[in-house]
Amino acid sequence: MARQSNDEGPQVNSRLNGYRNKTPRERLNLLAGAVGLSSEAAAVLGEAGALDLATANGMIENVVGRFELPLGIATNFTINGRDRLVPMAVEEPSVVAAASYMARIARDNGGFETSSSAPVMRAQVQLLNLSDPYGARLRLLAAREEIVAIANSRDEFLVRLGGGCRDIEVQVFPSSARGPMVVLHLLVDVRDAMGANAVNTMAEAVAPKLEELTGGTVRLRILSNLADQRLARARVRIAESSLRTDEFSGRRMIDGILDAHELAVIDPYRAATHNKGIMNGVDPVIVATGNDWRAIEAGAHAYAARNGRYTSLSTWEIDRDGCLVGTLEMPMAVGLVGGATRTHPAAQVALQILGIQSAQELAEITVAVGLAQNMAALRALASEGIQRGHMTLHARNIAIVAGAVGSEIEIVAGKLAEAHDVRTDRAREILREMRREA
Ligand SMILES: CC(C)(COP(=O)([O-])OP(=O)([O-])OC[C@H]1O[C@@H](n2cnc3c(N)ncnc32)[C@H](O)[C@@H]1OP(=O)([O-])[O-])[C@@H](O)C(=O)NCCC(=O)NCCSC(=O)C[C@@](C)(O)CC(=O)[O-]
Ligand SMILES: NC(=O)C1=CN([C@@H]2O[C@H](COP(=O)(O)OP(=O)(O)OC[C@H]3O[C@@H](n4cnc5c(N)ncnc54)[C@H](OP(=O)(O)O)[C@@H]3O)[C@@H](O)[C@H]2O)C=CC1
Repeated sequence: MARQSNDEGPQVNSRLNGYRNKTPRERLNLLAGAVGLSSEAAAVLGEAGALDLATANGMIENVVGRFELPLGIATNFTINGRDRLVPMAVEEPSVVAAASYMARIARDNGGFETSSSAPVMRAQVQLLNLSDPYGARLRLLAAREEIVAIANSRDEFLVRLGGGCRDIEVQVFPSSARGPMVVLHLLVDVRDAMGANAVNTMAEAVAPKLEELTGGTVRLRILSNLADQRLARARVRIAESSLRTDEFSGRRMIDGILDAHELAVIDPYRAATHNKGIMNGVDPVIVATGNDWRAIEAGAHAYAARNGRYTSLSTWEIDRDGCLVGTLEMPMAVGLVGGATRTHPAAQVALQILGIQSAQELAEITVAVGLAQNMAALRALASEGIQRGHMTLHARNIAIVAGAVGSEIEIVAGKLAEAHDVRTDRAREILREMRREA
């Protein structure tokens, strides 16, 4: 069932004034108060660290340690009339700031509107050695109910939750390099799971029946990451006046954004970067919630090329009132119940911060953040360029690389940004001078 989320839940004010100027500990305390985190949950994100070695050792193979990333909170988001604070795990400076900034502009314009399709994943079963592939297709379609029943018999729990295999599709590739091929798709509502394991189990379960029905040989039985039946959508509408700066009129800013978007529509070289900007917002939410970012990336880029040419995932247009309207629709195979989402303690806390009840809600919030991030990059590119805002924040990284520690980091970064000269050799010089003078 498609949905538009506006679920009831504890109300949060995502407009945290001056949040950027606090220390990490102060930010954590404010966050815990705002979303009602217990002291145990807050401690998971604090100094103690989230993942103990035993849990890590149970997650993947040949574990020797943990690899940590910064977790930031994007502020200002209003989605379907409800405020959200958004956890983002990411190594790149300016991403959290950019999302928060565009969410601030969006909230003054009513925020983001989102919706999503039902959480339907697709599994593929490949059949080879077929003399009559089109005949095989019709025999499979005629046995639809039996195939769906076999699939559902393997996951009665999912069926009880309201999910399960809904339908089949059959594709024919009459003359592949390996001979005629038939591929049967199982369309499975996976509810709050990402769903890989449920659909893979079903695909393996139906395979003997498919061989019996067609006389062919089954090879692959695996989900497709092109989750084009599991789409999440976000829309934002921004008044011209909200985009005005001291240097650029709102109309000039909108024109610049539309020009930038058009290049992403017509040119795959630009589309790749444009979509990377979208994934700057999407991936950090996916990582913070313990979801599979390779699956999300694969789905996003395959969807961007679904019409045979790689293009922009988002659209930007101007409506009859002169407002900028941005939309983003993309596959979003995320779960709340499986994979690392359940095993990683920080992922559990991230879900609490988001205050969500379903995988569809998570999908919608993630797409809203992707759209915000896209808008931030286009807004910067359409006006002053990306380097001023991004490099100012990247300056702290450069200061660390140059050897700054503690309070030196902010001082060196400040001097680099002030001089618009964010280079490691300059940072080393500044550091040397500072230490000589101290
Ligand atoms: C970076 C900004 C936001 C600065 O923009 P600014 O104008 O200097 O920001 P500001 O100081 O006026 O602050 C405005 C708001 O931004 C947020 N903000 C601002 N600074 C901070 C901070 N330090 N910490 C936390 N939040 C911050 C914060 O919400 C703040 O409002 P407040 O809540 O304070 O009233 C802006 O220049 C921007 O959005 N730039 C785009 C950055 C971006 O896209 N980064 C991604 C990396 S580049 C890339 O990988 C992709 C790309 C660009 O190639 C994609 C593409 O080509 O399409
Ligand atoms: N190509 C790809 O993208 C692939 C990805 N993966 C990996 O698969 C993992 C995700 O798979 P996933 O199947 O989601 O994870 P899990 O199998 O870990 O968890 C999903 C299971 O949770 C149970 N469950 C409990 N409550 C619910 C609910 N409300 N809705 C739905 N299911 C519920 C069901 O189990 P039950 O019915 O058994 O009780 C369901 O099958 C990720 O780690 C991913 O990296 C794996 C293979 C390929």
